[in-house]
Amino acid sequence: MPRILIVEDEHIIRSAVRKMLTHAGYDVSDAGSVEEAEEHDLSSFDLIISDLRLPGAPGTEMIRRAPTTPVLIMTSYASLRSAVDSMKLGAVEYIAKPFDHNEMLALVAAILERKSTIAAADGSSAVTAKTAHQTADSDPASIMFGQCEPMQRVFTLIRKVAPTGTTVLIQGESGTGKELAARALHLLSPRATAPLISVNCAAIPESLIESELFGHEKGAFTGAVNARTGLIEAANGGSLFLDEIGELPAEAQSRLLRVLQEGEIRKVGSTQSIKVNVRMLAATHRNLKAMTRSGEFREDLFYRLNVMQVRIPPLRDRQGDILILARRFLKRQGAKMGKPDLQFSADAVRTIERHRWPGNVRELENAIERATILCDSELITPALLDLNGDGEYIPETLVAGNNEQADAQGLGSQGDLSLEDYFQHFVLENQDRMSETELAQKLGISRKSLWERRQRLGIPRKKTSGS
Ligand SMILES: Nc1ncnc2c1ncn2[C@@H]1O[C@H](COP(=O)(O)OP(=O)(O)OP(=O)(O)O)[C@@H](O)[C@H]1O
Repeated sequence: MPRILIVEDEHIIRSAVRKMLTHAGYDVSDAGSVEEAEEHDLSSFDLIISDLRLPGAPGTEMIRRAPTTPVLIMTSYASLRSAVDSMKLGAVEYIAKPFDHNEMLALVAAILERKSTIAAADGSSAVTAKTAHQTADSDPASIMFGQCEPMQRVFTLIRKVAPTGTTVLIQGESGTGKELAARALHLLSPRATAPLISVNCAAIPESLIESELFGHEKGAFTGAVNARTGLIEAANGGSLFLDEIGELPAEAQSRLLRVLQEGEIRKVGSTQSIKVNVRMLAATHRNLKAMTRSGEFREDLFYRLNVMQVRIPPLRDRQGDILILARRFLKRQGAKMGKPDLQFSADAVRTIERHRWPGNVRELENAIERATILCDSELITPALLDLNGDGEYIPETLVAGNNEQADAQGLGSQGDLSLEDYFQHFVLENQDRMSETELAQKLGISRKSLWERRQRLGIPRKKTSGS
């Protein structure tokens, strides 16, 4: 059973993370500070998860004190930059608070998997934080699953493009695996040992995007008490993944264009430029080309980004893969929750194959996690999958090898509209004509919480890709 140490001074967060990880089957210890952590034999842990800001020494100190154990740094949004610096010090990953449970569990599983792959390759059980960063397995299939023809084509393209250093635009509906593809492109490139900095342009408040990306000088704006390094500079030597690039405001688009054209950045409030060597990876679920026509996205920037394009197909077009993925997720969730013998009923299999999966792989993962939690027997039924949300199904004729009339029993009916249903309906109905900012304004929430809710509910950002 993998051993994990949590270093966090806030009691509530510490016990929540502890509970979540224990529940997922890990052997968990905790400490309130670096000093307290040292009372444990640090080399006996497979992973250390540490808050950045702690009383006494900062969380990054754990990297030095436990050189053979990967360290995952937790940080509040405001200290994202320090997280980036901690990556440079050798932290394997960082996660911004607030994070949701799935995000944390997925990250922990990925780090531990990476650690054991490298240990196996090294023939040793020890791994340094730095080498854990170099997941360089030469196959995208080790990072994301895909056996069907369309995914095999994506993998072939990734294998060809990854080593080149070319700018890549990753397109695909929400939840199709764009971020995983970016990871594969980075890890299969010569930059694999340098940081991959991921920035979600939709989750950062609009007013902060520029200073986040480009950094700022002291006094550049109210509140800029000290000069700060931007995320692009922090990714120097490595790759920068700009997720939801379509949400980048106009000003930031112009600055980004300059980075791509001239390989240099200028901090907000500065007159001087600094040279940077960063590989750009960008992703969007929106039709950027159409956005250039409506003036929402700069055409020159679009062409700079669109040097190579990787299109991740929606899950409904990966018929051969859906059930295998579903079974993999069920096995993983079942193992985490101490229910290793779970299986899908025949009806559940048909439901999974017929569902349109508008939220793609994320929706599938979420549905299976939910069903695993709720299941009291060993059989997952359609009712537990609860896939009635959008009421759309793949026509029977398109479901491979299925000639029977599917049994829709247990799919549930449209009940009363809950707040979450309202949120989902509103977003689905309006997202084609509204930007994320407008949607958030209409719903009376921030862009960040709009983004968080989309993740939590596993809902797509667009009904059709439109591209
Ligand atoms: N091919 C795959 N194999 C295994 N897991 C996958 C695959 N594709 C996606 N996932 C999982 O599905 C979830 C969503 O993937 P990811 O975040 O990469 O999608 P995305 O397209 O970047 O989503 P968004 O547009 O919302 O940012 C993640 O938990 C990821 O691990």
